[in-house]
Amino acid sequence: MAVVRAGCRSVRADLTQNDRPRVQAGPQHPVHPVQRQSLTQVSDIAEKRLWNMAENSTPDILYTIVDEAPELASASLLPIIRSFAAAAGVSVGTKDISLAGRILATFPEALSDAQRQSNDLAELGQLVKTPEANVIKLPNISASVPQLTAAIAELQAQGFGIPDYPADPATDAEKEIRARYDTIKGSAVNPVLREGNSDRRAARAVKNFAQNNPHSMGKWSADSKTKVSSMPADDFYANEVSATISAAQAGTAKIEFVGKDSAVTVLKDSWPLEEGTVADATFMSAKALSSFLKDAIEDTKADGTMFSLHMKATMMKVSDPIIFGHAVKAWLGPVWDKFGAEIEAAGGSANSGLGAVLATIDGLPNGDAIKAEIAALDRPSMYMVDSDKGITNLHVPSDVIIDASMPAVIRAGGKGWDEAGNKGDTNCVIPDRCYSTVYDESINFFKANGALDVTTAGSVANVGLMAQKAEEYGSHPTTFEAPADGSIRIVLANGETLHAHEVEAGDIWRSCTVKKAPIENWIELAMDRQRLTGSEAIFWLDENRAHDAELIKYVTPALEAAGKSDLFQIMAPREATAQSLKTITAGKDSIAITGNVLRDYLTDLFPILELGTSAKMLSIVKLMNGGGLFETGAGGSAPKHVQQLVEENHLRWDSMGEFCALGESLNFLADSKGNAKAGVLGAAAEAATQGILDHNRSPSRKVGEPDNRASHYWFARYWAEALAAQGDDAELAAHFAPIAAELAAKEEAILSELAEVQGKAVDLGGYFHADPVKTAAVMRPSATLNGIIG
Ligand SMILES: NC(=O)C1=CN([C@@H]2O[C@H](COP(=O)(O)OP(=O)(O)OC[C@H]3O[C@@H](n4cnc5c(N)ncnc54)[C@H](OP(=O)(O)O)[C@@H]3O)[C@@H](O)[C@H]2O)C=CC1
Ligand SMILES: O=C(O)CCC(=O)C(=O)O
Ligand SMILES: [Mg+2]
Repeated sequence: MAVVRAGCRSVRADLTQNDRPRVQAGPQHPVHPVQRQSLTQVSDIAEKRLWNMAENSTPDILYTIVDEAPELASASLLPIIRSFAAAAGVSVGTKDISLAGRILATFPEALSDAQRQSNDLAELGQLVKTPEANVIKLPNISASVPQLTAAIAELQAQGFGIPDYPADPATDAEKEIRARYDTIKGSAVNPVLREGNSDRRAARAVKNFAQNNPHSMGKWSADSKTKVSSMPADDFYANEVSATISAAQAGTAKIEFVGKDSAVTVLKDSWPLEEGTVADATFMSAKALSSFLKDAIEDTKADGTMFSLHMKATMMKVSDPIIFGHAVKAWLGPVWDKFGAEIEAAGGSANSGLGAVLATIDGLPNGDAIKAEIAALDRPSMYMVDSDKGITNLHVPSDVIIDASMPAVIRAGGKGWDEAGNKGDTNCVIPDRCYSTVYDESINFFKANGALDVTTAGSVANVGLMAQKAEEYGSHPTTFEAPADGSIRIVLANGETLHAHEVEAGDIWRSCTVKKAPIENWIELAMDRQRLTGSEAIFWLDENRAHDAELIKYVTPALEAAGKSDLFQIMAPREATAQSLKTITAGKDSIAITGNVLRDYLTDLFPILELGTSAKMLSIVKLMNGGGLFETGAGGSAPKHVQQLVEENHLRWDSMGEFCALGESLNFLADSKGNAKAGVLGAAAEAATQGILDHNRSPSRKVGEPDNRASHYWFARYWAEALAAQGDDAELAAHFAPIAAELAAKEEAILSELAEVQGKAVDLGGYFHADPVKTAAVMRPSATLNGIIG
């Protein structure tokens, strides 16, 4: 087996070198019996060991149970991981943070004893605050309302007596149910687990692979009509104010709405604001938004392009569904003016998308007449999610998510697909200007310079500020739709008004905060990354934006104190985009040091351009209290992949993110707990990852070709071979030598067993809450491989 080369390994050195976590006796976390156990089907011995450990202590590594494609992949990969880890005495437990799991954990009183589920997210949320944490976190669904209601309906049909989602809660009981569901909605997992800042980048081996095996890129032409459209004024960018809380101002604040009659309504009480916290407030005018959207539709028509809206209605769960709803209303224009009230009275909500609105119209007595009026509207082409099925950009708020959707358009040379399935230029509507300039500048750059040359391009890594719910714009429980004309203000513990805005009914007002310790930690992390790489390093901060100006007040003195001012630049997002694209075009690397939103956007944008996907990213969260959270890739849960598996039993999900995270997690275990065997497993996992790249064993997209399951076979084989070949631990070498030999000897049988199941539809017994036995049967179809893994 090849020696470990510069793969994911370099990361471990980076992670541990600067801030090696201290070994401490942390609090013990009782672990509940491993749920959905049959999903993972560990061997009897390994299972017994796990259960024993579960009773006594936290497993060495916790692997998350999630949703959609990554969860399907886990049904195949996790048994391999557990079996290999058990041989080294390393326990791998699970925690269920899936959408279905979180719903069930939230309504115990509605369930039988057998149905009840522990609140694993809450437990993990505590664990990540301790030095003990070693968590492999796969992407989970951040549910929009249509996804949440679909998951509820599926669970109810499976016999779980959970309540309906009250769309319009009237009674106290309904309000209470709605409040509980709202804690599950949107980005409810990541902010809880991300008790550290983010370090996302492509491992050297992954980058080399991409350069040597370039993915397809669409062609850009200078006369492309693709563009970004944003509001000219009265958006969040225009109205932002920000301040850093002083000692005299610290304490429990509140947010109030003051009506025109001076009546005060408390929107948020008991809101702790610590000294040093950067606290913003801003709003987007609903009137300005509506008129902008109307103009954007007309402008698209005049350009002869297709209309596309790019939002983050999942993560920005309060603000962005409202903005999305305005776009649906603007699209329906006079039809909404005429029938909107009737549609809403029948339960249809524009915020849930055109799909929900059309379904409501179907049930109205005058439904056909309304649909005829919609069909008669003079509208430009619409960017489609699925033109075969008639699913438009505005159908479901979670179908088009900006971090993945804009890079897809840019990678395709500025193209989208219209209703007839034709490729064409598109007007990318991103109402707020805080970050839309990144995409606008990227488009300008590629129009002027042509598509990125993947074979020579350098890389943009990211150091992202996200710890302790930093900059969760529009997601915080501090975002409100103004109930009437009046003002919204933040009142501090000392009675002072920190910020106040005059608003009109329907305006979207938001506050976000960033605490001092995470900011300081983020600057340190940036200095570490710059020191370790020597790369260009840019703080993407706009001195003309109130929030960024407050952050710059932290950054500048910290760099000066460290004597490093000359190694870093501070640039507004537009200028930083142009500079970074210039740098990577010249084959050099850049580090983007950004806030939370740009962390999210850039760690899809650059990887999708450079590597073809963000699934292969290293995604490390160095937890502020010493633990490690290893995210698997930088992308999401790929709903389209589930659809393909169900229709033709082919899973194109690439587990490269899981492979990299596993190596990191094992190496972290070795370093933090002095567990030498874990170190041997980790080094071998890195060799296996390298093997997958060297031999091109990643899944194919097409049915009939090797898929996710075959890549797991190869991963197991390379891992076993590396363990058998190493000389650091004779016991492990002796254990894995026969396993490696058997995996090699039975290659043909295993690969044909994995191949022959493809091409037919499969039944998983559910989507959000699939049947674990059925899922395991689908995802582990090789009896020969299963026999070897045990
Ligand atoms: N960390 C987290 O928990 C995250 C969760 N999410 C959640 O994921 C869901 C889907 O989000 P969406 O914005 O559609 O983005 P996704 O990243 O899930 O999907 C966009 C596309 O990226 C490609 N892709 C992503 N991951 C992989 C992979 N491992 N292997 C191969 N291809 C991959 C697929 O392309 P193709 O179809 O061409 O194969 C996919 O359709 C949402 O519910 C969202 O909230 C999103 C981001 C992060
Ligand atoms: O938390 C979410 O909803 C999405 C997170 C995400 O897209 C990311 O971390 O890249
Ligand atoms: Mg993202």
